[in-house]
Amino acid sequence: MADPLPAALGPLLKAARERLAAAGIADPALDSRLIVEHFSGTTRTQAIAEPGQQVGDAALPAIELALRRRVAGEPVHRILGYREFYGLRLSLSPETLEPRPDTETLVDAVLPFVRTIAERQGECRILDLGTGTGAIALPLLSAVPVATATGVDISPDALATAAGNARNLGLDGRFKALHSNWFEKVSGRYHVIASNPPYIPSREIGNLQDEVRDFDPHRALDGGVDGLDPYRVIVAEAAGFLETQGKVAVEIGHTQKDEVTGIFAAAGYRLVGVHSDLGGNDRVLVFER
Ligand SMILES: C[S@@+](CC[C@H](N)C(=O)[O-])C[C@H]1O[C@@H](n2cnc3c(N)ncnc32)[C@H](O)[C@@H]1O
Repeated sequence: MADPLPAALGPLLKAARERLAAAGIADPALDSRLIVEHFSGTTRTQAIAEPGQQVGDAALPAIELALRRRVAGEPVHRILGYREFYGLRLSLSPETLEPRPDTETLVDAVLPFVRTIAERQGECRILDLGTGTGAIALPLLSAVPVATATGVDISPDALATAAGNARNLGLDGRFKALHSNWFEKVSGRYHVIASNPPYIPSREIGNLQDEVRDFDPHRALDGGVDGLDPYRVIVAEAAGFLETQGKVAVEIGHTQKDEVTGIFAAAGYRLVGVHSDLGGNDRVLVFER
């Protein structure tokens, strides 16, 4: 049985950090700080300036429960219920992937093109296939005020979360959440078709890190036998929805560049951009027809 948590902010942070460190959590300092700040409504500055400040009565049991969930292996952002992505706070739900920094590479890769189209044409239409939390579409809309986006997902829960995120960010007037199996219900033409599709080969799902395998929805991960099924579907249909000189940008697994390029090349697409993630892996490919 763990010792009761102290109510003063400084000692509370220390006790929380020690609890997570003792359980072998990879980044106990960060996770304990996120948990304590979130559930006590305090800030880092307060912890430094007023370490003796007492947290509210409701905070301690909430922090205790959150620490237990973290010790049991639940990712810290699932416990908080949100994650910062490209400077935006995105709520998570059971059927959304927790957006990863790797995917910020995709936003960076298409943002200059979205800006150029918006400046030239006064609009830019974006199709985000497999939108999840809205992680690709919403930062683009936030950065480019005349852009509009349709976020497609097969999961109604994910779509409700994406729509809620758009609302919270004041972007709902330019974001449409569309329930569709890839292009099935999509209409119109888009300057950018972007996707971070599921790309893990089915047989590798069981070998993923516990935090991914046990808490990210498998529908967001499983790309079929070789992990490439969604790219085949996207490439087979994208041309019918792409504006002339539009771009298709996809996130890939770090070993998939040649295979995905081959799939697009066979359908008449040219590779016009390869973007690396922060770890130096090939992470995003951009194609034109
Ligand atoms: C890897 S997640 C990406 C989520 C989000 N775009 C991100 O980058 O964080 C893939 C998404 O594709 C969705 N998805 C899977 N199969 C789909 C299908 N057949 N049609 C539409 N969306 C699908 C999943 O529900 C999931 O939200």
